[in-house]
Amino acid sequence: MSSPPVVLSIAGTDSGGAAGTAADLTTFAALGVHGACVITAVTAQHTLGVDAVHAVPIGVVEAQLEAVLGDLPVAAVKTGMLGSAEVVRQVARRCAGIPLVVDPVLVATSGAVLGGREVREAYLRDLIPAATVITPNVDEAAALLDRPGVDSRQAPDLAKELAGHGCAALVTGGPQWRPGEVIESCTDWLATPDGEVQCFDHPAVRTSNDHGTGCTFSAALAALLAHGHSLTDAAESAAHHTTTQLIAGSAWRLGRGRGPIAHTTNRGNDERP
Ligand SMILES: Nc1ncnc2c1ncn2[C@@H]1O[C@H](COP(=O)(O)OP(=O)(O)OP(=O)(O)O)[C@@H](O)[C@H]1O
Ligand SMILES: Cc1ncc(COP(=O)(O)O)c(N)n1
Repeated sequence: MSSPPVVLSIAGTDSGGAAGTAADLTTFAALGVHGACVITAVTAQHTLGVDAVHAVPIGVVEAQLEAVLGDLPVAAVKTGMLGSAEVVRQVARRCAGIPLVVDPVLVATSGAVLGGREVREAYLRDLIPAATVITPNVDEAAALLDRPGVDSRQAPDLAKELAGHGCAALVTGGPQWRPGEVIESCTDWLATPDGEVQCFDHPAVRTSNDHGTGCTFSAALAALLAHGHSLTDAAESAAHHTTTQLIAGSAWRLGRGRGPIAHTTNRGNDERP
């Protein structure tokens, strides 16, 4: 039996089990790759927000990177919450040359800030040029490019401008539900450094259990790239995987806030093994 591809998640933990390494490793397992992980931060987090963040010391992040990259045949890397400009630069140095999916985690679904101005600048200067693809939502793309006040209509332009910094940019279009509003579909925009722009449309899932959606999407993208899919195919299949998981968890009642996306199973409470 052949060995699975290895994908490395470099991310923070979420004690509520929705986002960060919880989403990454379970998504890797669901998509048939072996997941390794480097922890950058420990968060005390639940469905209502982030209560505390403890950054892992830079030397310990380095030791984890060395342990994984010195031994395992890593086929792709996915980064989530990196937390400091120093870690962003360290990851850029250590992961250059490996297919690299960068989810620039700057703000949590709950609104908590997980990366400030110095982190944004380090992404743009150091990590984006080393990445294969970056997967911001519209707000994260606007923050990276310092374009306050833009909205989803500018998503293709934001993707194009980010791609000008040296890697493909996939600006995701998770819906912003307002009371009474009907949103039929979500659109993700993929721009490549050669100037090409593609769009991917899929039906919108009406759910408030969406904590961890962006992590799940970018982890799926990395797993599919590690399996050898082209970027276009991986973008389409990662969105399909994500909407399937959103549907699977849409009726769950876990926590008092934005509940977790389902990670690996569509088995509900009434379908226990
Ligand atoms: N309610 C939804 N229905 C269908 N697809 C969705 C929904 N929410 C997000 N998606 C899809 O999930 C993927 C991730 O997008 P999203 O824009 O939510 O990322 P994100 O904002 O970075 O997520 P997060 O806030 O969890 O980090 C994209 O393919 C997007 O279109
Ligand atoms: C450790 C960690 N990593 C990433 C996110 C972003 O995910 P979301 O936007 O769904 O809150 C998070 N909340 N926590």
